[in-house]
Amino acid sequence: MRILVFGAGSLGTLVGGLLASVHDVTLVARDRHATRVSKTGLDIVGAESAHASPAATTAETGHDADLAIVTVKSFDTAAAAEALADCDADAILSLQNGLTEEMLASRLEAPVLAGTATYGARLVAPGRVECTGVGRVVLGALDGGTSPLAERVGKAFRDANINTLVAADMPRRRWEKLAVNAGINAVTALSRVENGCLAANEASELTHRAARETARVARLEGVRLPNRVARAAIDRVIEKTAANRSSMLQDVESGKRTEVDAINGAVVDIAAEHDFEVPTNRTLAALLRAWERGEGLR
Ligand SMILES: NC(=O)C1=CN([C@@H]2O[C@H](COP(=O)(O)OP(=O)(O)OC[C@H]3O[C@@H](n4cnc5c(N)ncnc54)[C@H](OP(=O)(O)O)[C@@H]3O)[C@@H](O)[C@H]2O)C=CC1
Ligand SMILES: CC(C)(CO)C(=O)C(=O)O
Repeated sequence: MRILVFGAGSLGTLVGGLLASVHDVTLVARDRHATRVSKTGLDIVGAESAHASPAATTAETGHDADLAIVTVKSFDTAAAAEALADCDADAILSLQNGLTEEMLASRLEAPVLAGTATYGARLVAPGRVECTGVGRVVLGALDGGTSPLAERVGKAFRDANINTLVAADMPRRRWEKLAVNAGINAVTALSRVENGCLAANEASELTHRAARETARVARLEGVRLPNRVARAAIDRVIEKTAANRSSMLQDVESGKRTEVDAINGAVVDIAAEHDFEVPTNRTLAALLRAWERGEGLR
């Protein structure tokens, strides 16, 4: 399969590098990372180094692909969609956090698949990515149901030894992941603690409230996500990723813009369409945005 990875930073470089062991992969990356991969190839270290392939190349977007995978941060999704309009891709797959697929679907002609990734990836140097945790990619039709296209893409991932599940219930899974991110990311970023601290920390009540609100908004959107399922998902992730510093905490610690708009901000915006109030998500979003607009960003 000819695969283009748009926004090859940490996650895109890992996934693209793994896919390159059996597919024709092009990474769309920036600056020194792009130059390094073009000149000397890609180095995967850490948990998935055995499957590493130096075969990925870098290029601009303007050429054909069977699949374009979007791995920019959520706030770069509009720019990604604009760039991908020049790429004649048969399918688009987002592996981003936050609800970004709708924007891609509204701006691109090709069918958009929904995806979530729980692999851990960190670009440690130009041309070198570390796999910090072997997780799973889950993908499927954006509106749910079975999809021959999703099956083909899932097989392409599995052929490259990536743990992959093709799911018929992506709407619920996306909202469940959103509930987890809305609860864990914002609270850990604001209180500067590892995920595991939320099990015992008094801030954990905030985490669960943000997740409960998100589940309620999911139901208003017609997606069946019971509160107890969201709560169990949060508890499971806190336990399994206890030592993690969430992606939002890492962004705050490095003075980088966070994905708050696509996570807590999205919950607030969609709730407003239903005249529903989500005070916990509103407060978390306001505090993170205040940090971003104030002294936070470098
Ligand atoms: N890293 C991880 O372990 C996981 C990440 N995710 C999600 O995946 C998404 C990506 O995360 P992550 O990989 O960590 O983020 P990164 O910032 O490492 O990667 C995004 C990359 O996209 C590049 N980029 C942005 N715009 C363009 C453009 N127009 N052309 C070319 N390159 C571009 C960025 O370059 P520049 O830095 O120059 O802006 C950056 O290198 C997020 O939504 C995140 O939440 C999900 C699960 C795990
Ligand atoms: C699941 C979790 C919370 C793991 O840290 C995550 O997705 C993130 O940090 O963005």
